[in-house]
This record gives sequence, C-alpha cells and structure tokens, in this order.
Amino acid sequence: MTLALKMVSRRCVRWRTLAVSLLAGILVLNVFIFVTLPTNRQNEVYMDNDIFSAAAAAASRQRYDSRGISHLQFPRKRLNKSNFTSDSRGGGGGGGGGGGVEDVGDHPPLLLQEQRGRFDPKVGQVEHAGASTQRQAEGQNNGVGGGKGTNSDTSGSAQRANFTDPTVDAFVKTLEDNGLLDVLPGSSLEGENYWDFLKRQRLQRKAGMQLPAYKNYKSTTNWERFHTGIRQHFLYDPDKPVVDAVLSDLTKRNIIDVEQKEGGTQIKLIITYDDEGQALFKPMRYPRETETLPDHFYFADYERHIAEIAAFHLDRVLGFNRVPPVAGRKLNMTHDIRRLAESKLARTFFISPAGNLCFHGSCSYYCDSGHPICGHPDMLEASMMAFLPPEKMAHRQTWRNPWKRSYSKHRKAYWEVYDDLCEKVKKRAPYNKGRRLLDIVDMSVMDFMMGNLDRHHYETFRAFGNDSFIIHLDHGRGFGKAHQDEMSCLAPMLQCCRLRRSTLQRLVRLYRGPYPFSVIVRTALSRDSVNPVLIEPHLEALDRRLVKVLRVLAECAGEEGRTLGDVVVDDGVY
Ligand SMILES: Nc1ncnc2c1ncn2[C@@H]1O[C@H](COP(=O)(O)OP(=O)(O)OP(=O)(O)O)[C@@H](O)[C@H]1O
Ligand SMILES: [Mn+2]
Repeated sequence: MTLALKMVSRRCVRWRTLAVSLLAGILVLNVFIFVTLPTNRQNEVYMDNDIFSAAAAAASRQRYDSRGISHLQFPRKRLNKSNFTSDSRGGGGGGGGGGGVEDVGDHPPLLLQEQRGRFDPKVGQVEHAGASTQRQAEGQNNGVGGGKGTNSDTSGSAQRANFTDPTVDAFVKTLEDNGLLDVLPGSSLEGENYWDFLKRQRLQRKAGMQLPAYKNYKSTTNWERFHTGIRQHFLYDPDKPVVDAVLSDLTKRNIIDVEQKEGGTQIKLIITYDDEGQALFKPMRYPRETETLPDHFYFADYERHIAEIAAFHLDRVLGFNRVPPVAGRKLNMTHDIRRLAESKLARTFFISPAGNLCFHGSCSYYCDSGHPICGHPDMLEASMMAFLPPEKMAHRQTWRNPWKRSYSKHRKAYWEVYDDLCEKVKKRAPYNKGRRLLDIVDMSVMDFMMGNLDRHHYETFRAFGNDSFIIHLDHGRGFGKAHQDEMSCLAPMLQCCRLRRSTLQRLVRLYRGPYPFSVIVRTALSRDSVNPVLIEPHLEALDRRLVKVLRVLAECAGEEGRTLGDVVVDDGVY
C-alpha cells in the first residue's frame, strides 16, 4: 500500500516536472517570437486603452490599407489611463501621467517611417513664395505705429510677408464670399492697424464670470488687479492697463525672496517681490542661436527663457489672451538670487573656470555641474512669469491633452498613427460641448507657430466649470528649431478639420497684411527688456508657418463631404 502510494506520488512529481518544463518551453518560445519578429513590436502604438476599441482599430487599419500607406498590425493595448477628464499631474501611473519626462517602461522600437500616419515631415510643406507670391507693397505707411497704448503693428519698417500660397488665396476668397471674414461693419478697412482690428473683434467678446474669491476683493497691487480681472473667457483683458503694469513690475520691482519650485523637470525658481507678488523664473542657459539638439527628443530638450517670453507675446498677437504675463529680466545673481536663496539652493553656487558665477539647483533634468546656469560674470538673464492666483483663492484643474505625445523614445501616440482620434474625443465631455475642443485647436495652432511639442497637460480654473478658456502655460520648449515646421503640432486642427471663426479671421488678417505676422510679433517683442527676444530665423518661421496653417485647413475643408460650416465654427468666443 505504502509502496503503491509512493509510486503514485513519484509519478506525480515526474508529471509535475514535465508540466513545468513544458511551461518553461512555451515561455522561451514566446520570448523568442517576441524578440525575433520585430514587425510585431514596430507596429505597436502608444495609446489610451479607453478610447480604443477593436472595431475602431480595424476601421482605421482599413483606411490606411486602402490608402496604401501601410499594413498596421493590430496594436496591443498599452498604458494610459486617460479618459479625457482631469487627472493630477505626475500621478499618472503606467506612463500616462507625469510631465515632460521620458516615460519609463518597456519600449518597442519606433514605427517605421512608412508606417506613420499622415504626419510625415514632408507632408504639408509650403514652397517658398516665388515672384508671383511676393506681396505687393502698397500703402506702406498705413497703420504703422499701432493704435492706442503701447501696442503697435510694426517697428516702422514696412516689410511684406514673403510667403503666400494659391490654395490659401482661393480659400480666403471663399471665406470672404461667404461672409465669414466680416467682423463688424467696416471690417475690411484697408490698412487698418492689426491691433485696432483685434479691438474691433473684441467688441463681440463675452467675458463671463469673475473668480468668485475676487468678487468683492479690494486689489492694492498690480498682481491682485491681474487676478481680479481674470474672467471665465479670458485670462486678461488687453484693453485694460493692468497687464502692462504687471510686465513692468516683473522687470523692475525689488526681489525679496527666492526658492526652488518643487516638481517639474528643469530648474525653476519662485521669485517673491517686495509687494508680495510672485513670479516663476526660468534662467537663460544658452545663447539665442542655440537650437534643440538634433538627437534630443522634445522631452529632453532644454528649456529656453526666451520661448516663455515670446509665447506670451505670440498668444497676445493671436488674440487669445491665455498666457500669464511674462517679461525678461537681467538679474544680479549675487544680490538677487544667492543672497536670498535657501541653503539647499545656495550650496549649488560655484565659480566656473572662466570666472563666472554659476549654479545648478536640484531637479530631475540637467541639475548638475555638467549643466550649470552661469552669469556673465554674475549678470543672468531670465524669464519671469506672473503667478496665477494662489490655489486657495482659485483652484485649478489639470487635464491631460488628448493629443499628448508619447514621451517615449520608442513609441508613437495613437493620433500619430490613426486619424480618428477627434471622432472619439468630440463625443466625450468636456469636448462634446462648449468651447473646449476649439480651444484645443487654438492651442495646437499656437504650438505649431512656435514648434512646441511639449504639451502634455493643460489647466483650467475650476470655478469656471468646463465652458472656460484653457490657460496656456509652460512654453519653455518652444522656438527650438527655426528651420523645421513640425506639422504634427497641427494634428488637432487637421484631424478635427475645424477652427474657431474668430481665430481664422485673425490668421487671415495676418496673412493678408499689410504687415507680416513676423513684423507684428517682432514689434511686440521689442518692448521687452531683453530684446531681441527671438533671432530672425524664428520670426521668419512665423510667416512661413502661418501659410501652412491656412493651407492645411484649406485642404481639409476641400475634402469631399465637408461644408464650410463644419470647418469654420462660430461659437461666440472672441
Ligand atoms: N504662472 C504660473 N502661476 C502658477 N503656477 C504656475 C505658473 N506657471 C506654471 N505653474 C505651475 O508650475 C508647473 C510647472 O511649470 P512648467 O510647466 O512651466 O515647468 P516644467 O518644468 O516644464 O514642468 P513639467 O516638467 O511638469 O512640465 C505648471 O504645470 C503649473 O502647474
Ligand atoms: Mn514642461
């Protein structure tokens, strides 16, 4: 009996060993297949599992097949928790959250070039304007010098936009014929100053509510006036003098405290002024001519202080008014930073071999002596962005950008491979009603203009609910490549094939002139104390990119089955 039992148990052990070996074999085989079949991995797409369904994948695959672009394998579900509602920064988990840091995890290789969606860099190139496209230089002195206040169209030189395009010209004509360019009676005034045009457009602007905490607030400083002036539909009113006052305070007021900002990837300081106002400081690291390193991904790019300054002015020129005021400032590192710094920051100061005062602070990217921030010998340039109201006065909500990039050196985002993201997004709150989707499109246009690929999250004020503007923050990685136009930034506009009417009117106005977009931006920037903010190639890029935005829209508007009403949307936001 015992012998029989022993035999049975020994046989069991043998079976178990056999089963274990079999399982191990299967595992080894799987690993082998995974490693030796690169196509399976190359076709993986970085996507949000909750917006992705087998049916949609099959439909998309079909579309790409029929265009002969590629045969995409069925993509594996991967990562991201996104449901297009808000989430908290950094806590994304599974690679879905976080900010401008590379996603960690296992990384399949990049998609092959021909397997990409419509965002081949060669697509959408606009040829340099030839003789026929050179703008006529009529009315050179009209509208120069700009309206009231300190804004002005040009710095006096009546240059013309060098880029234009027949497709865009035809599109503009169609818009005009359909009355879509009419702003108010008298809108097509020849030679009207651009700022006056914006002003006239703003007569139709709705403001909405104020932040409740500021309703009966008695502001005593310019910072408080700025906070009190925030409305449901814009961050500031350019017709009020407060923004210029804040710009001046940012540059001139005494600094009384400095601390490092926790979180974020690259060093930032919180500056406190003598009247308790605060600003976010980003230092100059490199000369203005330094471009994004060719082998660096967007998430590894160094931040540029001038991009923060330029983004504020660009946003204002585009008529959005969604970036907090930013000004450049030259600081004395010893007096304005080191003297006031906490010991953790102060300890990172040193004198470089060249005799300059440097520091590196502590953060997760580029905070070491190999990446010092150095003065000349102790004067340092920086951008100063006015702080938004403190959280206790106005809570903000953080949202994941549906068109977020992958933040991985190996993977693509869903929208980079498939064209149907907008179809899914626009069915979901908060994109299914109100202004949000058109705000995302506006933001994509602005990001394209400055080549900003680092738009992972965005914020809104909670008190305003969902029908409120997007606060445009974090532009340190803009203006990195003057000679490359990153068409993929336009994905929201292209995939949704729509643009807010008021935005389109501004773009067309800038396209038509008489003063080129670049001239208007150059003049706006010339008011900053660290002028010239942008070097010429970045300004020239604006004129070129403006044409491309309009051409992409014209082309998708011309696709079969689309009406002008689908593409140009008037949601009453100005
Ligand atoms: N003007 C401001 N007022 C208040 N808070 C701000 C302001 N600007 C930025 N912040 C907050 O600081 C955070 C970090 O700033 P920013 O995004 O510019 O730095 P970053 O290093 O690029 O951060 P990340 O790596 O997380 O993108 C922002 O997401 C925002 O919540
Ligand atoms: Mn960032």
